[in-house]
Amino acid sequence: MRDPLVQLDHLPASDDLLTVHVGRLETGGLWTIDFRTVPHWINAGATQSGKSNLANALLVGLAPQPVALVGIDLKGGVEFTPYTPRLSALATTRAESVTLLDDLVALMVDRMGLCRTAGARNIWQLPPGVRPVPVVVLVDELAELYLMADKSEKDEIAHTSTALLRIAQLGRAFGIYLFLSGQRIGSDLGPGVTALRAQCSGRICHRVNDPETATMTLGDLDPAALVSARAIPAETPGVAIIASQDGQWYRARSFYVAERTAEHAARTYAHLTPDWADIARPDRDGADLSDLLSA
Ligand SMILES: Nc1ncnc2c1ncn2[C@@H]1O[C@H](COP(=O)(O)OP(=O)(O)OP(=O)(O)O)[C@@H](O)[C@H]1O
Repeated sequence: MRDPLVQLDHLPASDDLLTVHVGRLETGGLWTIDFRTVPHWINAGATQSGKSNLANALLVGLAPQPVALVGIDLKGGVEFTPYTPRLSALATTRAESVTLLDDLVALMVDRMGLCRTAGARNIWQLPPGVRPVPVVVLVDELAELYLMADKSEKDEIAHTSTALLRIAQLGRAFGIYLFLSGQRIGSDLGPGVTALRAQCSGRICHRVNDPETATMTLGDLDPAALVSARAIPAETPGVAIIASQDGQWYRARSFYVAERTAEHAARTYAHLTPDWADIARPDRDGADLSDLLSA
C-alpha cells in the first residue's frame, strides 16, 4: 500500500470536535477517528507494531480541541509522562488508576444528574453554557489493569474492571470516551476484558503475535479481517486493520507522528488543559444552573 510515511507537525485539520484524521486507508481516503460516532476504541498490537504512534497522532489531533485528556499509563508512565502539559490527569500505577477511574465514574454520575435536571438525554443536548467538557481517556497497556500477581490484588482488579466497564457502557452519553491500547487483549485476562471489548465498537488491530489478540479484537467481524490482520508484516509499523460499527473493515496506516511532535503539541496547547479538580468536582451553584438552563 502507499506509504504515508511523512513526518507531520500537523495532521490534516478536522473542524469537528472529537474527530482526528489519524492516517490513510488503503483505498486512499482518510482514516478518521470520531469519538462522537464511535465512542470507545481498542487499539491492539504486538510490541513495535505502531500502537503508541497512533496514540501520538490522537494526542496531536485532540490537543488543540476544547477537550480534556486523561492518561492511564501502566508502563510506569514512560509513554504519557512527556505529554503531561496537555493531560488533566495521569495515573501511572494500578492504585492511581483505581482513584482516577473512581473519579471518572463519579463524574459520569454527576453528569447524569445534570442531564436529568435539564431533561437532556446526553451532554450534547445541554445548552453550551452548562455542557461539561468532553473527556478522552487514553489507556496504555490495558492488560496491566487485569493481571494479578497474587490474590491480594483480586479486589483491586475487580474494582478497576467494573469501573472501566461502567464507563464503556454509559460514557458515550456523558462525554467520556475510551481509547484502550494493549499488546494482549485475550480472554485469559478474565471475563472483564471480554465484557469491555463488547462495549468497544471501535477496533484497531495492528500486527499481533498471538492469534488470540487478533481474534479478540476483530474476531466477531468478518473472518477475512482476521486473516488480513495476521498477514501484516513487521516491516510496516502503523499498518492496522480497523473496524467500527458499520460492519466494514479497512486496512490502513497511521500517519507517522514522532514522540517529539506529540510532546511539542502537548506543550503548545498546555493552556487548553482543563484542571482536573475543576472537572472532577464541578462547582455548580443550583441557582446559576437553573438560570443557565432556562436561558
Ligand atoms: N505509521 C507509521 N509509519 C512509520 N513508522 C511508524 C508508524 N507507526 C509506528 N512507526 C514506528 O515503528 C516503531 C514502533 O512504533 P510504536 O512505538 O508506536 O509501537 P508500539 O506498538 O507502541 O510498541 P511498544 O508496544 O513496544 O511500545 C517506532 O519506531 C515508530 O516510530
